[in-house]
Amino acid sequence: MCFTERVRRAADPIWQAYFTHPFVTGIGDGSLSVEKFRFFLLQDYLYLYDYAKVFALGLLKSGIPEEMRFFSSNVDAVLNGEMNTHRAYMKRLGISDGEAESVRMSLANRAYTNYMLSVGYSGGVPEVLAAILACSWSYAEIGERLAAAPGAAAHPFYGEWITGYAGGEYQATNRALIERMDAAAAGLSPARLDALEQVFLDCSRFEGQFWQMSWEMAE
Ligand SMILES: Cc1ncc(CN)c(N)n1
Repeated sequence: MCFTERVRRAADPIWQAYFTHPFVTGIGDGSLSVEKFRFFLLQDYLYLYDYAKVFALGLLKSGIPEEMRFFSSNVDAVLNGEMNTHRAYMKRLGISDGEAESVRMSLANRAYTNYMLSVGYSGGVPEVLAAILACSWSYAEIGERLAAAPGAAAHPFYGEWITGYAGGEYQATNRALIERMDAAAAGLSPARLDALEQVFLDCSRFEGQFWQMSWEMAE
């Protein structure tokens, strides 16, 4: 079993709770209030700036030119790809860039991003990848599942969010990350693999907390 299969399996009970979380199902059936989505969007916008920095730490820690380009293109994919969807929603909701950037990061959001950044600062390329993976992969699965429900991707408000994560570009970027994680894990000691699995599980739990925080609009 490859490393990503192993950790995905270990995290499955945590991930199953995403798929039935009222925030996620509410995006899927269109019942989520715009007020809750707005809260999530603004917190996620701040989250993504730090998430991009974790990729940048991968670039910093790597000495392999091809790997450095991989991390660099992911920084770009977050700042100028995924965040474009956020900016499009901000426009629809009448939120300016300045307004979004002056929002205070919630406690759960800060705990999650500080954790990822600290793993990235103290570890090497495998740790950076393990810290990023649950984030990227769980949204790829959520996007795919939501898009499979009839009419969900065509919803006038939430459709754009669903198609962003279910779309070919996001899915391909995520698959490349999974492959990169498996390549980085190959040949590592059992103790280091166990520690990487723990990072993946911790981030999976933080993902669950992020959905709950958004549902409760907890600052
Ligand atoms: C909290 C969170 N986790 C994951 C993703 C998907 N990159 C996101 N935008 N936000």
